[in-house]
Amino acid sequence: MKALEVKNLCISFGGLRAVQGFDLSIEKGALYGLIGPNGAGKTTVFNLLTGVYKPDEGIVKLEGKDITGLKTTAINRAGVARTFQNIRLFKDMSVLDNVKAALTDIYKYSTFAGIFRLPSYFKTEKLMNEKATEILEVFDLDKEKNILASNLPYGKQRKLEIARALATNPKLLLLDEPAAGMNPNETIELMNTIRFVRDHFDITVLLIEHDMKLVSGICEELTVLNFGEVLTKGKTSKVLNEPAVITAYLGE
Ligand SMILES: Nc1ncnc2c1ncn2[C@@H]1O[C@H](COP(=O)(O)OP(=O)(O)OP(=O)(O)O)[C@@H](O)[C@H]1O
Repeated sequence: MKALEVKNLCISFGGLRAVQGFDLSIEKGALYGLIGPNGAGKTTVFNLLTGVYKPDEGIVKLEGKDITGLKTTAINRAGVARTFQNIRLFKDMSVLDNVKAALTDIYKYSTFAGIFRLPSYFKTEKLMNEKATEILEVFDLDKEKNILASNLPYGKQRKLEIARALATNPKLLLLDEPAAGMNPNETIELMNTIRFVRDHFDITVLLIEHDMKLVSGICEELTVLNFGEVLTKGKTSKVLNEPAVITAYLGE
């Protein structure tokens, strides 16, 4: 079954054709990479897939369901979660509360129950704490759950972003440059985390990345974007050896 099917996605900003005729087909459970030089349109594709931008043309289907042009919240509810190129955590909240914030759509209590601290409030809070802690354990962040997110080292903040995205129970996880700013050891740990997440959460991962060690280490297939259009796609080892890809990266 296809996790994601995208046909002829297009968007222009003024005269700039940022993404043109973009097709993508990803099998359920795949670990798939979207690569390309700076400004190629990769983040714009993520913004189109998550409803930040509405496409001028094209169709996006998640496990066969048309989600084209829906609002970001509706797309998230349908099963798409993402992380950002620049970390966007609630820095003044604890590690635990960052994950709990993502759970509020799933675990609900009424405002009335919240204000008057009714039993349903305590029951829901307990469930949320348990679920958030369980997710943090996967990322080995449970021991730091009560510290402020901003006090985590950089690599762990990135992991927390992924944990928070996973809390919404996605079918498809989009990671925008997850290894950006990481040292080599943190990158290796991240690669293991991404593999673990894919294997244990029954999800599909699509990631944008410039770090070729990470790309060749974990992505099974790739699509290469260049100037808003697909340059090539296929198995990672084949794609990375194509002369057109090497040329696009070297800017010759
Ligand atoms: N909202 C916008 N308005 C105008 N131009 C935009 C907008 N969003 C993106 N662009 C332009 O679209 C092009 C593609 O940008 P995008 O950020 O998608 O590239 P990218 O491949 O993610 O690059 P990088 O690897 O540097 O992050 C760029 O020329 C960018 O300036």
